[in-house]
Amino acid sequence: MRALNLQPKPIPLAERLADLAVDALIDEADLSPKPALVDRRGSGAHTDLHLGLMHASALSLWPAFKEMAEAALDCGEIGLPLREALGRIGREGEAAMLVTTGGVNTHRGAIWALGLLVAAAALEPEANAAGAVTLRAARLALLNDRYAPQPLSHGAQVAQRYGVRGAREEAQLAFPAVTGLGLPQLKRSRAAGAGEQNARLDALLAIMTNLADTCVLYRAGEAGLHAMQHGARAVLDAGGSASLGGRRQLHALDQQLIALNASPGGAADLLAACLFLDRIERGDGLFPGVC
Ligand SMILES: CC(C)(COP(=O)(O)OP(=O)(O)OC[C@H]1O[C@@H](n2cnc3c(N)ncnc32)[C@H](O[C@H]2O[C@H](COP(=O)(O)OP(=O)(O)OP(=O)(O)O)[C@@H](O)[C@H]2O)[C@@H]1O)[C@@H](O)C(=O)NCCC(=O)NCCS
Ligand SMILES: Nc1ncnc2[nH]cnc12
Repeated sequence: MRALNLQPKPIPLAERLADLAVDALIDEADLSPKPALVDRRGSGAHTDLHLGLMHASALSLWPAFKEMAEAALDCGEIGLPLREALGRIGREGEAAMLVTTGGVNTHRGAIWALGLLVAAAALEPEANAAGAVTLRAARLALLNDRYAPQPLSHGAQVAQRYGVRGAREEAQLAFPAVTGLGLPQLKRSRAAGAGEQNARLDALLAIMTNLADTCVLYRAGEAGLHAMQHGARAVLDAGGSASLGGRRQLHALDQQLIALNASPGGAADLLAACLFLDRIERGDGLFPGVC
């Protein structure tokens, strides 16, 4: 009689990376209370979004993230073939998202940021420091996808109008809002004894202090961006989201951004990127049993 093999089947790397990307999106959506964003309390500044839709959207992107990681493993190097494969898979992922959400743009920026990071992580899984992964992602983002359509997106419109850097440039610069603001704040707040949810809220606020969030600019102009950046700074200066003073400032920021219709969707996407990189850096479930 043969002994039963009870060893768990190894999970392919591409699937594990897709799991981590979707987990990061769901963790971001669930995190509460986020200023003017969809969370467990409600829809923030949005009339067309809710938490169930954010979850469904995140889950619909799993096949795209898996395919992006597989493309990176197949190509094995940074170059135009991989960049154009990612563009094609990203556009298909956007289409799947829009079918799931009935046409609402829930995660366009997240597909871009996490797609590049998933591919960058798959290229060299052992070189998993956030700085190394974001540099590889930046090298991919700098390549010009010849098949990318050039629609006059919201981001392109406000970039023209206000001369700011949007999602494309954030990636091309190796995600400074994540590696220079979000991740260091996440670690600082954890080290100071904040609970995980407060540390994540602080990371989001740190990103908001300096990001040119094109969603906010499109919906609420420069006044909205100013309110977002200064309000986020005020929460952190008052002691962060775990302190009573910070909590009061956070409530005021939430009210102010909702009144301005200013939803920081770009900052939310970058928080998801931050949570993904944090898990990758810690090797969280990535290597054991992965083939
Ligand atoms: C290169 C692309 C990122 C396109 O960029 P572009 O700026 O031209 O296009 P947008 O359509 O505006 O999308 C950019 C999204 O990125 C997020 N974002 C905003 N600011 C920043 C920033 N400074 N840094 C990083 N990320 C940022 C943001 O996404 C979130 O907001 C979305 C909702 O936005 P919007 O549609 O404007 O929503 P509303 O104002 O609510 O619209 P209405 O309801 O009023 O109509 C939400 O999805 C969040 O995700 C920006 O929206 C890239 O997308 C691209 O080229 N894609 C093509 C495929 C490809 O190559 N993929 C590569 C795969 S790796
Ligand atoms: N939680 C959220 N609320 C609104 N827009 C978003 N885009 C990405 N995450 C979001």
